[in-house]
Amino acid sequence: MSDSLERLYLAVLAARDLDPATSRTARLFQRGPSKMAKKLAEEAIEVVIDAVNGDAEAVVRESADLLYNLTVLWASAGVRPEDVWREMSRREDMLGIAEKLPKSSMKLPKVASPRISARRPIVALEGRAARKRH
Ligand SMILES: N=c1c2ncn([C@@H]3O[C@H](COP(=O)(O)OP(=O)(O)OP(=O)(O)O)[C@@H](O)[C@H]3O)c2ncn1[C@@H]1O[C@H](COP(=O)(O)O)[C@@H](O)[C@H]1O
Repeated sequence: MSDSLERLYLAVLAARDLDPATSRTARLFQRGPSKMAKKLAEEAIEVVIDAVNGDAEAVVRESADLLYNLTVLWASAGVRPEDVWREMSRREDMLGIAEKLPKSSMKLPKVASPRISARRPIVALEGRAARKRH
């Protein structure tokens, strides 16, 4: 999975300076992080709705859209996939240690990337006129 996300991330970086008239990715970069965040949140909500409705095929499709929009936001925020993998490995290591300890002593120290600000504005979701057809 990490391989395909890394390929997608590189494709997003490569598309960022293309013509916004022909590239969705370039268009998102032109519109900025707020638009990207809205797109990501919309896709997340679609995944949630499809999962609650028990539509596994739609969950798969919307998850692919969600991951695409996530990589766009990572690229915009200066976050690289390996930054995320490192944090995941750190948690895995911590939990590996924690499994050997009593539950009460299991605590994950919070590590925030220095490039990510602690407080983020809350963005309003755009209304979606119609559900997408794939
Ligand atoms: N992996 C993706 C990818 N996954 C999903 N999507 C698009 O994102 C859409 C979902 O987002 P939206 O909800 O915004 O789509 P929408 O409702 O149809 O319409 P819009 O309002 O955005 O036009 C999907 O329907 C896809 O068209 C993607 N668009 C681009 N990529 C890859 O990104 C790279 C750059 O592509 P361009 O952006 O076309 O240059 C290429 O490698 C592409 O394969």
